[in-house]
Amino acid sequence: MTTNERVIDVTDLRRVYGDGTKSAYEAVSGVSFSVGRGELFALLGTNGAGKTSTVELIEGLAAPAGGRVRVLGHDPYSERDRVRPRIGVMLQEGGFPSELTVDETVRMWAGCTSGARPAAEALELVGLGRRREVRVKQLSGGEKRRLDLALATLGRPEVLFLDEPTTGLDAEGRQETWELVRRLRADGTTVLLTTHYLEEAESLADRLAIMHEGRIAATGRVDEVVASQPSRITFDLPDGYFVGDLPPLDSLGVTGHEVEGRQLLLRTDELQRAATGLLLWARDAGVELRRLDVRGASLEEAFLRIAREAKGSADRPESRQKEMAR
Ligand SMILES: Nc1ncnc2c1ncn2[C@@H]1O[C@H](COP(=O)(O)OP(=O)(O)OP(=O)(O)O)[C@@H](O)[C@H]1O
Repeated sequence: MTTNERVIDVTDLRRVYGDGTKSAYEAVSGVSFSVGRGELFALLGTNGAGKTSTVELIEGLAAPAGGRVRVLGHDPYSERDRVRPRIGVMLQEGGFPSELTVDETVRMWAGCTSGARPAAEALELVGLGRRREVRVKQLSGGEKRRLDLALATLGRPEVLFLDEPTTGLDAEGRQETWELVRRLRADGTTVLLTTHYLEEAESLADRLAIMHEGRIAATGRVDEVVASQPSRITFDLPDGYFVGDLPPLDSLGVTGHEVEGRQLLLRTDELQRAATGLLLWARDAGVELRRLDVRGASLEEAFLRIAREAKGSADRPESRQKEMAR
């Protein structure tokens, strides 16, 4: 259940790496978003987009170079003691002592966690109840991720940070983890998820943001972000035909096209009109459109467009190196 309470509130956040005297690198350049209580917000992005740099600021692991972060109404860096007991963090690499058993690991962690669940309950929650006596080094990669999750949720956190929670899991393990995250969310836990899997964000997130070059390139509910993208039609141009032989593309409602070899890609915001016009033309011309693929806008398309633009801007000479000495 979500409320209007802003459990995470980030305004114009900036993070700069470097010593401040020479040229420094701005990894986060004015990021703003908020997450309501009980909401699951996913942060997506190309490699190096600044997701981890942003999340670390929200977790209070570093002070921002600019902007403001509030978690549960407090500054997570300067008021760490007030925030830390109420949040759970699942890191990418748990790094537990490998000789300890699963049960010993959880109990050791519980010793440093206020209001911890009983170890047995924490392990049941993540489906590791039967692996309690196994040494950590004997766990599979997927089981280790579940142990990470058990530790992150041990203190019944109000806010849970999940960094790539299903990396290395097989399809079944991923589904199980999603189920668990849904259950935690249903119990009112607010979740900030970073992930490379678009399907994961699509399946779990109430809202999401796609980061690119330290900024938010697109944000909103999944359906809103998808709706901002064009649909696509691809097919092979029949032998002897060229793009100019088709009906005028703007008369089909096509807003852009690309040709690669014999394959033509059309982008449109009016999928039915474009597909109908194209198929009627093919019928009248008596040709077959081989490898025809008609698909509505998707989160993947939104993400790929941003990645394409990222590649385009990387090829341009300007960079994010900022002269800090100025
Ligand atoms: N300690 C650091 N010192 C200097 N630059 C850093 C440091 N940590 C990260 N960066 C740079 O900041 C940028 C953002 O990195 P960050 O790890 O936040 O991205 P990300 O979106 O989490 O990437 P990925 O998906 O690849 O994990 C990258 O260009 C990275 O090289």
